[in-house]
Amino acid sequence: MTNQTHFGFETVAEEEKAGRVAGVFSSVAQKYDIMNDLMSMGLHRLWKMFAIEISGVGSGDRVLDVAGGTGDLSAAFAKRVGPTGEVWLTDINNAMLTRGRDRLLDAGVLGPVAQCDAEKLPFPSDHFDCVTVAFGLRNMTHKESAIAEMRRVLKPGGRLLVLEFSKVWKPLEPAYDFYSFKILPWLGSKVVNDPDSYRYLAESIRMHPDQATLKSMMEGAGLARVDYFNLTAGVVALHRGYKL
Ligand SMILES: C[S@@+](CC[C@H](N)C(=O)[O-])C[C@H]1O[C@@H](n2cnc3c(N)ncnc32)[C@H](O)[C@@H]1O
Repeated sequence: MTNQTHFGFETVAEEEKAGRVAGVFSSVAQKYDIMNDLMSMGLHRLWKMFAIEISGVGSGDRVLDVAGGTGDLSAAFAKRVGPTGEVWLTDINNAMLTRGRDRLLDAGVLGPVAQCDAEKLPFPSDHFDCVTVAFGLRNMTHKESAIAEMRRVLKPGGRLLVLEFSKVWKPLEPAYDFYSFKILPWLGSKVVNDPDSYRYLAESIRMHPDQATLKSMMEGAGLARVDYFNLTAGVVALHRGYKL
């Protein structure tokens, strides 16, 4: 029997999910950044800045940006690691990655870019000081496999940072639901002419493991000292775990 998974609120065969997710990001790639600013009212920049501050990445480090999309984190990390470091921008989606590569070039950042699936990373074990995945894990079919892969490529002492939408503070739920299910698809229809992709965004956030569950998943994959920070009342959480 085929295994089932979620695509937003829909139940789909596991083999179908990656293709459906690819459809979403190929559709929104050109307007992805403007939509991010509009939807989050600029807050995604602060959430990403926080992740960079917490990362402990410094000069000469090797960083892997998984599901890096249009390259916000890669661009910031490239400045941190300097000419002796290395930052890989990776993503499974060609449209997002091409946009990311172009944005990095426009910002004067010359770094390696690779199209790859987080569940099968084409990198040696024990290689990176820091691996990050921002707003990507939610879209992956086998989240445990992806976390295990990200751990595998970390050096001992290296850390995995997962920045992702999470479970919002309970009193804010009604307002957040209204925003997610009414305003987001409306914005998506006006700016990208694609309300469905933004409906998927709202639904996929609701289906994603909450803070405590994701912490357990990271511990289950062998990461140690896992902790998390709630940002904007839990709209987003940053999880951090170490490979010992
Ligand atoms: C919401 S975007 C996030 C982009 C960027 N990290 C950011 O924070 O702006 C999610 C990205 O995850 C990528 N993605 C989804 N499934 C993936 C997988 N299995 N492996 C690698 N990337 C994946 C998508 O192609 C998309 O570019």
